[in-house]
Amino acid sequence: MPTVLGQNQYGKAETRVVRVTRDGPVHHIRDLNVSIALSGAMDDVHLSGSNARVLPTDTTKNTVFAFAKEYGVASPEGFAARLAHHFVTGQEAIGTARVRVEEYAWDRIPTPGPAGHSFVRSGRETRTAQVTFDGAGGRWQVLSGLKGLTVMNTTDSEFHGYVKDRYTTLPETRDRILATEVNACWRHAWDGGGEEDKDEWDEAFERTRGHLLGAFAETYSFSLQQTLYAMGSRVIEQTPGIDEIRLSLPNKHHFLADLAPFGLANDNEVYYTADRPYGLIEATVLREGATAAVPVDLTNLP
Ligand SMILES: O=c1[nH]c(=O)c2[nH]c(=O)[nH]c2[nH]1
Repeated sequence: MPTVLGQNQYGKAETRVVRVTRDGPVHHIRDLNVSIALSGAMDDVHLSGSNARVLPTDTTKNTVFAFAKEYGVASPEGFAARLAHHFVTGQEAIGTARVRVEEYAWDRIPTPGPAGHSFVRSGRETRTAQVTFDGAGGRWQVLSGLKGLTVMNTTDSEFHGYVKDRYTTLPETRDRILATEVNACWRHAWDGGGEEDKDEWDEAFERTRGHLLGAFAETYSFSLQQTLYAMGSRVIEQTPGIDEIRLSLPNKHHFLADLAPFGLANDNEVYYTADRPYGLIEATVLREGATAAVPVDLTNLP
């Protein structure tokens, strides 16, 4: 049976790079996990075994380290954009480069003297960025995001009025804990403009994170779906440069512990949590008129 080569891409995945910038005794760190995926005129390597157009994945890994030294890491998005631009403009065979970055956050450890060089990994939250540069069209796509941002409201959450069939056992509640782990990915309207180093990426990230947290905390919730929409629309409404955000919110259920066997009342004070199964609430929120482009399945993003 004849076969044909379909979509293909290659590059080094998960290059871990830690960049230390020394400002006298005060050090700064950026801790990244970088994955490169290159595509273009790569038929030969698959079909004939000729490597004449193949920039080794090893080289793409080396480039990550070299760029960290030469240009520093102003932001995950800026670093990814610089790499994507480099591969597409530097290699004739490469038409498109997609660079994914995970960033792990570190806080300073307070010390009696001036805080300088001691850090502690903060939380389980991971910042994400994905930059794709299509050389033929000169088109950029910049996605920013986060995963593992765990939040909880201990009241202002109800869930009732839902469909009941013969298998429904869930009791209605007028006051429950609402907890989730925010996984989000948002798309910037950015056309490149040679601003790979644009350091506003960090500020934009913090603002968006703040909107997500603010909307979660301030929404009186009748479902996690409603909270999700409030979070997404707050980001879109407050940020002219973001037209689309996708949210994936596992419902981290908290159940009231049964204290009746001990003769104790449980007035919404003692809960147990179960990590699985969990409700998984997912949706994209768009500016009116915008076209959806953020992948529906965020689990495969960095
Ligand atoms: O916020 C919720 N949305 C649901 O769709 C749902 N389903 C469920 O069992 N609990 C909840 N909670």
